[in-house]
Amino acid sequence: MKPAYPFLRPGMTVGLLGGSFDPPHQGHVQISRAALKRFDLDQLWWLITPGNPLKENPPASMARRMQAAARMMDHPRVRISDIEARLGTRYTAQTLRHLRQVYPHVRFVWLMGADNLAHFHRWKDWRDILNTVPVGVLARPGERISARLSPAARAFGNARIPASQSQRLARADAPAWCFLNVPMVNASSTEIRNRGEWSG
Ligand SMILES: Nc1ncnc2c1ncn2[C@@H]1O[C@H](COP(=O)(O)OP(=O)(O)OP(=O)(O)O)[C@@H](O)[C@H]1O
Ligand SMILES: O=C(O)c1ccc[n+]([C@@H]2O[C@H](COP(=O)([O-])O)[C@@H](O)[C@H]2O)c1
Repeated sequence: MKPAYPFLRPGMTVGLLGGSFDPPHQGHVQISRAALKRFDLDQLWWLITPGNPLKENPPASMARRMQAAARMMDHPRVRISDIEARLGTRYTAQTLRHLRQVYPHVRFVWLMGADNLAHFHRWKDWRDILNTVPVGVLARPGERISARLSPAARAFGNARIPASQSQRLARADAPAWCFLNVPMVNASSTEIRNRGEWSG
């Protein structure tokens, strides 16, 4: 499988929401809409991971998750991407290195829910990620406090941009991160799988 690189104008701001999307749900839709608006993004990509390196159980097939994502998120500025499977990258730091090489003049922003900030210090090269691209964090039910007190949030406390200035995140030099208290949606893939509404 070869990577297909969509055209991106130099200077564009592009949010990257990496995820298992196993399955995609309204929480993903809600944070994507909020991120587009509050971080002033030209585009947002859902990066469907071939498999989260920290999760033991393999997700449903790429094809199934890609199709479900395309059905769930139909928005002119959101692209559903399988580029990590095409590149053979699982680690975010590796994916970002690649994308920045291919698109040296695009302003990428890594996006994630608050639960991922809480565990961010377990990711490979997590300091490099924060030192390389701005990071936008979206509130998630039950995770706001643990995220704010997390090792990554503390280590990079000085690089935090207040939510009132979220519009400047994408054009800020790394390290820079911003925590947005968006209206929260209490949806999770685990819960949907446990209800038996999605089987791999
Ligand atoms: N309801 C939600 N509110 C805020 N962020 C969310 C929400 N659901 C998912 N996210 C974020 O979206 C990204 C992709 O999430 P993912 O596909 O793992 O969904 P999930 O519901 O967390 O799945 P699982 O329950 O299998 O861990 C992650 O950064 C995650 O933090
Ligand atoms: O690079 C890592 O070490 C790393 C560790 C855990 C998760 N990630 C990425 O974080 C994103 C969110 O994963 P998930 O399963 O919580 O949706 C997804 O793009 C994963 O590839 C990346």
